[in-house]
Amino acid sequence: MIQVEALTKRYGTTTAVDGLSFSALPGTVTGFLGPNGAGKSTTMRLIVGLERPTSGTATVDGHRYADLPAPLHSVGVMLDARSVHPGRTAYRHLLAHARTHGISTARVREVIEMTGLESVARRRAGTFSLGMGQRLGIATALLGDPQTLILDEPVNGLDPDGVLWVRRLVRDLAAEGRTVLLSSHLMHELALCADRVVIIGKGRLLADAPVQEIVERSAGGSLEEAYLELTAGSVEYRGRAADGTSASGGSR
Ligand SMILES: Nc1ncnc2c1ncn2[C@@H]1O[C@H](COP(=O)(O)OP(=O)(O)OP(=O)(O)O)[C@@H](O)[C@H]1O
Repeated sequence: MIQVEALTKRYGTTTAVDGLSFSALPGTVTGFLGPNGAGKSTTMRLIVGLERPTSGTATVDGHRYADLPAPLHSVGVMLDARSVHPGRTAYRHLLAHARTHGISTARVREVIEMTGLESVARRRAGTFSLGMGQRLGIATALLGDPQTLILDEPVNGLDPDGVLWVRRLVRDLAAEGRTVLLSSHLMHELALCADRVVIIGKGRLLADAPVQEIVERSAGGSLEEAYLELTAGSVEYRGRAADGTSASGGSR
């Protein structure tokens, strides 16, 4: 279980995360949503100890990430699929992670197969398409067979087959009793794969409820409509339509 309690992160005068509390439960896919700059990535970075909170706490199964005895076995993380060394092959990248955590070569082969990377495993990661990089990021997250998975925009760049594969994968992981927290801007996809959603805006909690409940509460009857209603006051970067009207956030 992931527990975020009164979490706040300030960068100078910017408050990226503002007194945020929510939980992601085992056996559940929790979708993490919010407009650009809402604080999703910062929250995920705080959960896995890449940032120190200004105040509040974030724990996984009751421990701060830094205190987990074998983090890769407890929490699988994909925050930035591009963070792979471009000169390393996918296989070598996974092997390097495996070696530092006492994970077998057989498991490396297993995650390569699970993520459909067999045919490109010996290619340098720098030559990978966005979607292949995402698959490698997910393979790295799965390496330690973790109880908890934290995936920042896992379907970003994937083709329709890949999107379907991620949907099935996260559903299967949750069905095995694991905790899955994933962020995405793709509402249709989240409506299909998430059990609950946590919606934030300007670092604050806007909603935390089962998908069905959020949809039923909305006038529009879809997760996208519910999301647009809930975040209308929290969108910082709003485009403009060709006719000069606002292109998003309830004024469509
Ligand atoms: N290292 C940093 N230094 C200063 N400001 C930061 C830093 N990291 C994030 N921020 C700011 O914190 C806020 C939240 O950013 P964050 O990346 O967490 O949002 P997000 O919800 O993940 O956005 P997106 O959907 O665009 O990925 C933004 O205003 C961002 O500019």
